Amino acid sequence: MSTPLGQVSVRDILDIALVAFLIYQGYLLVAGTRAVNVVRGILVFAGVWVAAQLLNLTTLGYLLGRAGTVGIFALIVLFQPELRAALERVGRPRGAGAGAGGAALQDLARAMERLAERKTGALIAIERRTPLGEYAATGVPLDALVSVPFLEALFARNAPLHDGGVIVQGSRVIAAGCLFPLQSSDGTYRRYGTRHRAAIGLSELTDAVVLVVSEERGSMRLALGGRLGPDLNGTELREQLRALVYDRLPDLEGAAPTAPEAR
Ligand SMILES: Nc1ncnc2c1ncn2[C@@H]1O[C@H](COP(=O)(O)OP(=O)(O)OP(=O)(O)O)[C@@H](O)[C@H]1O
Repeated sequence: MSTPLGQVSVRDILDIALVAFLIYQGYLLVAGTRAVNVVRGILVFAGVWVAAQLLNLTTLGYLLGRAGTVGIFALIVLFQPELRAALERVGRPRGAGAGAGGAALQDLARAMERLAERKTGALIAIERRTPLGEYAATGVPLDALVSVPFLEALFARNAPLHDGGVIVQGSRVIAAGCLFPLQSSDGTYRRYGTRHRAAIGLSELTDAVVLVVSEERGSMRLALGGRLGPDLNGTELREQLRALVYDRLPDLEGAAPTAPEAR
């Protein structure tokens, strides 16, 4: 094919498409993690280095080149947990999270229903594409199958780990007692308590699906993409979990819950 830039072959188009795909996948891996700011910093650094090369600023170019070499090793050490999580994610077969998904979905939904019936507050984040390792690190690491009695025991009022959020990866609970980032108090959610704002806050920074049971109202709600959905009954909760987590990893916008509702 002839273009203003010369001949472009199917191979070139495939090459560009693959690079674009890899960049997009890289973006999805770091989106919502603390690595985003580092990536921005690296881009600025690379921009200054390119400018130094173009303007023939030898000393600056030399110094930035050296700092870049050392920086790569420093970043590997600094972001070792995130890199490991990202590589695990790449190597995990698609839909592996949904593996024993049917059982996990039913147990999660049933546990939410039982907690809501008893007005026991609960906060559960379900990991999707964005690794939640940095939030899991704020709590107590666990590795247990999702089950109704286990989730009930975790959130029981006097249980040692009832404070904070639980993180679920596929069909496993990977941490409890975790601290989630609070939603920055804009007008819409100012009237909500910290449990709900932690759910919205985490869903704002990551693509996690975050479930909340209100201790005060005994309601079940779901936060996604920085928005808190309306009260859900058991059937609606199962449908949302199936669509958002256990059947596929959908496009966030298409799956965002409906507009926030009054408390
Ligand atoms: N940053 C946070 N990360 C995780 N959990 C949190 C965080 N902040 C508060 N929580 C949890 O929320 C509980 C307090 O909930 P609070 O009553 O303030 O919120 P709420 O949104 O009004 O919920 P509820 O309707 O259940 O009362 C804490 O005991 C703790 O378990």
